[in-house]
Amino acid sequence: MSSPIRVVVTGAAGQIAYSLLYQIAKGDVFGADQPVILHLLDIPPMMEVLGGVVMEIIDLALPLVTEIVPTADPTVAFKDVEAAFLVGAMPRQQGMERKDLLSANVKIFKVQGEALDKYAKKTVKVLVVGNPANTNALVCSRYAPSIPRENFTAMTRLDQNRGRAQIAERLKVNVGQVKNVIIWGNHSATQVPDANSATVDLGSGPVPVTGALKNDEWLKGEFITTVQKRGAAVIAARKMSSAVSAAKAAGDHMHDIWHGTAPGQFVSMGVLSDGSYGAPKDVVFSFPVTIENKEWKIVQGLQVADYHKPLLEATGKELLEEKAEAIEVCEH
Ligand SMILES: NC(=O)C1=CN([C@@H]2O[C@H](COP(=O)(O)OP(=O)(O)OC[C@H]3O[C@@H](n4cnc5c(N)ncnc54)[C@H](O)[C@@H]3O)[C@@H](O)[C@H]2O)C=CC1
Ligand SMILES: O=C([O-])CC(=O)C(=O)O
Repeated sequence: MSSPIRVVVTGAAGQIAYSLLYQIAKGDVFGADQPVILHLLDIPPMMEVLGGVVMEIIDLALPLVTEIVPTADPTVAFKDVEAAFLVGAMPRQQGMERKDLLSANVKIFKVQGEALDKYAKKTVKVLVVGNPANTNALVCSRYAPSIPRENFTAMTRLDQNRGRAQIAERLKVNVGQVKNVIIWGNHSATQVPDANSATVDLGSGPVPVTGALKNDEWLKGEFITTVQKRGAAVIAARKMSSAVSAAKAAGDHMHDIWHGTAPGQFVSMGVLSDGSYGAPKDVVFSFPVTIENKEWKIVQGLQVADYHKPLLEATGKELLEEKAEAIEVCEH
């Protein structure tokens, strides 16, 4: 057994954390032989609820959990953590776009960036889930200058999983057979789900999804809009935003940071843009990445279809607008 690592989950009394904590506690994220000390951060009015969550984690009777630290104090929550799931933030309601949460949520990520900077391990890997996730990740890293900016990533894995599931359903295959779906840009309605580099294994090795589907119109239209609007569709039905699927995606994302991507496969995540594929620089833009030794690399040389190009431009523009608004909110 390795020695335990400290892992913080913020918004620990909320609905995503409720599912995420189970995955972390049973070893799905950091490995079946990696003990964890769980730091659970929420706000003071939620401490009683958080106490109930702690009782349930104890009652799971999972041996990988060596200690639980529930707190409303960021200085305690972020102390010596090696992995951070920043989930705690207001969720959107029906009729809102995720960027409508910006003014309410972005300051949380400023404060938590400052706390990470002071108290976390410098190698900490930070996954931002709270919306608007890309811009919150950018803000968090700006206020944590002593931690490499590459250590901050934003979650578009739920969109990727949604895209894979849509394709699997369409092809009537198991979702595990579909790989390499890309999400470009912002985790918002402007995101660009792209299956042009995706593969499906129909029994004799991976082949292009485009060839297997033989339906370009669906990939150019309904596929994109279904994935873009899936979060809103769940809210319309559940009156609350996606939770178990978001938690699973957060676990998948951190799992791949920790253990790397499989040969020949890439995953999508919001990372600091270097301008690849014409994206604006210095925003957190979702790209296809491979991961090795806990470091991501943007996959280069993929074909972007002409019909995707204006969409990539629009999602980049939205991220620049969000960045300008976030700086305004944080500095005034
Ligand atoms: N990136 C993605 O794909 C997804 C992102 N989300 C976002 O994740 C966030 C959380 O969603 P839920 O868990 O459903 O919300 P929730 O409302 O159930 O839980 C949020 C928790 O965060 C806590 N919180 C608020 N401010 C905090 C602070 N400063 N420090 C620590 N905790 C704080 C709240 O008290 C609450 O317990 C929302 O912003 C939601 O929009 C949700 C689904 C997918
Ligand atoms: O739609 C929302 O507000 C929650 C979310 O980010 C998602 O489900 O993708």
